[in-house]
Amino acid sequence: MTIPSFVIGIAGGSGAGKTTVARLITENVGESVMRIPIDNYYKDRSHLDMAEREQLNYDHPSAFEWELLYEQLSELMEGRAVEMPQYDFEIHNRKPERETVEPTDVIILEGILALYDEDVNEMLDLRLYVETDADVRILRRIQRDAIDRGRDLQGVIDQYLSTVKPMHEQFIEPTKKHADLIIPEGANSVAVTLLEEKVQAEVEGEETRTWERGAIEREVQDRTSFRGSGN
Ligand SMILES: Nc1ncnc2c1ncn2[C@@H]1O[C@H](COP(=O)(O)OP(=O)(O)O)[C@@H](O)[C@H]1O
Ligand SMILES: Nc1ccn([C@@H]2O[C@H](COP(=O)(O)O)[C@@H](O)[C@H]2O)c(=O)n1
Repeated sequence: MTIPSFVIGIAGGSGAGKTTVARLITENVGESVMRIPIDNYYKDRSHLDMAEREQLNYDHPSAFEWELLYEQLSELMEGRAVEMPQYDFEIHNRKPERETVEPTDVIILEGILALYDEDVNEMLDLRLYVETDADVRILRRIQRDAIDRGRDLQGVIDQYLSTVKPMHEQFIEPTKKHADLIIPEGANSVAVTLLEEKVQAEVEGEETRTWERGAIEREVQDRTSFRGSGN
């Protein structure tokens, strides 16, 4: 039975680069790490038709089923498998089937509001916030939603202005204060390398659960100031 030893939360605005950071820091550790997208915990909307679902606010905390996320995280932390919901962005609803997920050494919880819920926050050993300018994020979102997902461009713009942007300012950006480490644009290779090393060490059993909050932040500062000093 695996009891997870390290849980990382990665928050940040839509298109900030959360998934990219999660992928980069776990690339070399195989199946010992599991990524949990918070999107999987969007509420079940089967009672609504497609037109109604299209109109929902998906950036407000009330769009998520926090109790289920907390319950399933707790189960995983105790070494038990869970039946995790799966989300389908095409139909704006959960898929009918769930996926059996076994606990792994390291868990990464990733999503716009990964640092929002107090109970969930307490379960995290390391809290990251990926910070990227709004103009870059909307361009990435247009690319993904209008071009890759085939959504109507005007709809993408309307959704951004009516819910994505205001909810970001009201709920997502303020969670930055809970972060141990803020990663600018996810492109911070110093932070990514350090986090990769940390995840690798957890997986190889070199670390204990005596994680000292702020340790990575200090090391990023040390490594960055060393580079900046011109030595
Ligand atoms: N540091 C970066 N530099 C350039 N492009 C990036 C960077 N991080 C992410 N991207 C790109 O931006 C898009 C959104 O990234 P993603 O990680 O899916 O964001 P999020 O999970 O926060 O919505 C993807 O196409 C990804 O390849
Ligand atoms: N049916 C849905 C559900 C969510 N969204 C948007 O997804 C964004 C979160 O995912 P990221 O990978 O971009 O972080 C969020 O901003 C929702 O608006 C959606 O468009 N449709």
